Amino acid sequence: MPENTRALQSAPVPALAQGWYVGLMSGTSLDGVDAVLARFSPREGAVMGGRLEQIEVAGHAHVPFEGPLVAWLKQLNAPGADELHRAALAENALAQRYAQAVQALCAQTGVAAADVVAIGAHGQTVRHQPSVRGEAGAIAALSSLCPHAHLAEQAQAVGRYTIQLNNPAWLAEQTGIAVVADFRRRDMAAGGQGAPLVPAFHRALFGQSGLGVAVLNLGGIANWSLIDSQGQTMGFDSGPANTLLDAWCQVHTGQPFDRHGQWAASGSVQQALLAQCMQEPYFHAPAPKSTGLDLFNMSWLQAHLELQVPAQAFSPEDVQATLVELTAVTVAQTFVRYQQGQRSVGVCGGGAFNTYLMERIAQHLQLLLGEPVAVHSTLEWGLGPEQVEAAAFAWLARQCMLGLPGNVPAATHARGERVLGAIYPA
Ligand SMILES: Nc1ncnc2c1ncn2[C@@H]1O[C@H](COP(=O)(O)OP(=O)(O)OP(=O)(O)O)[C@@H](O)[C@H]1O
Ligand SMILES: CC(=O)N[C@H]1[C@@H]2OC[C@@H](O2)[C@@H](O)[C@@H]1O[C@H](C)C(=O)O
Repeated sequence: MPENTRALQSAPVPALAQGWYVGLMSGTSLDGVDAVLARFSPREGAVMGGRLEQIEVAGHAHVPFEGPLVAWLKQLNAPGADELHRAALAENALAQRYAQAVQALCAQTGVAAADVVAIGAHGQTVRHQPSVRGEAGAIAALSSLCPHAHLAEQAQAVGRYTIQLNNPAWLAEQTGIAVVADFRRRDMAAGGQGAPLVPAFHRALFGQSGLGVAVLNLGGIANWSLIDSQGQTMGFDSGPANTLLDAWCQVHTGQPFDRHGQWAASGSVQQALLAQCMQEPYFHAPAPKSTGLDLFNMSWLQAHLELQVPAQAFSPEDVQATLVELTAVTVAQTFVRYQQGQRSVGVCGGGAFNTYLMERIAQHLQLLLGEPVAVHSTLEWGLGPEQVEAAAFAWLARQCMLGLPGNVPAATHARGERVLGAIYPA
């Protein structure tokens, strides 16, 4: 009999509901993996579409990715030779960092691996194509794979995909803990974008009966969760956040990120460059929508810079200031377009520590709405900004183990709610 038959399904539901979970998130900033050990319990109040819950965090660990691994992952975000081999190596390397993060958490908290119900491991997104790009050309290329590629619906079914690198089997073997992985593809199979997935968790954790709230994640990409006073929830990616800020900062200062946005604050926003960047169709497309490094990368920025004459007239800090403004404007415009009276915005993700970016977002929200909006870190709601996404994947793993849905169809545009993830038993 195999050793991994510690049957999950036979575990009593209270143990699955009340037990410890690890959430692992390595996101589009490519800075490393955040790990959170947490458990969840019901809290007072009721909203539509999901239960309200509270979280108890036992610990948080961050394992940074070293330069060579970051470079390896960045290369996999763009087409290149021998991708399958390079992706397989990256999966193994990532799983090692994930195991290291889990082991650090267990050591730090004293919680034994045997007492953790499951690890929710997001993996590393290297491609995200929620719709067929290139229209006619792309559909022609799909014709050899799909007999009815001329039918838009069939071509879409074959041409849409999202890839999160991970080796969950190795992670389960190494940690002795069940792993839930591959969260996005079931939503995509049900017609959804596969992202963003955090809105259901934001509703469970931050939703308040009778009060609308909004959650803004400032990771590599920025995404909103808008929860109205009844609990009706939607969400979408507004566009780039730290991915362009980090990349530009690295090239021009040698630093991996612009601490508190001080460098950007020393520059001047270049309105012509901002207007040029704002022409990107993604910013004007309606929700539901999601994006990634496939679109927003240094080539994208370079292409816009080259359209400015003369581009070299901008100092590097002016470009950084303009990129902060681009994030602030796109975040504010999309909020104003879809908000339903929410005036409290909890910000999570590493961008919550970028003081200058936070100020610009608050300023643009006030300008567009004509009234102030409380823009604050999610720490004011009891969970540190650096812990929210990892905690979300702990919660999503628990949803999977309990057979409960993880997606919000209004956010992803899936045909309905779905249980997300695949279980690799301990
Ligand atoms: N003190 C700080 N000042 C400015 N920026 C910061 C600070 N601390 C963290 N950051 C930014 O936060 C980033 C990490 O954010 P986070 O971990 O939320 O991203 P992610 O999870 O990789 O992205 P995503 O949510 O898109 O998947 C860093 O790369 C950096 O740009
Ligand atoms: C495909 C993918 O990995 N998307 C990420 C990315 O990072 C932020 C934003 O773009 C969001 O859509 C999503 O992550 C969070 C965790 C989500 O699914 O809600």
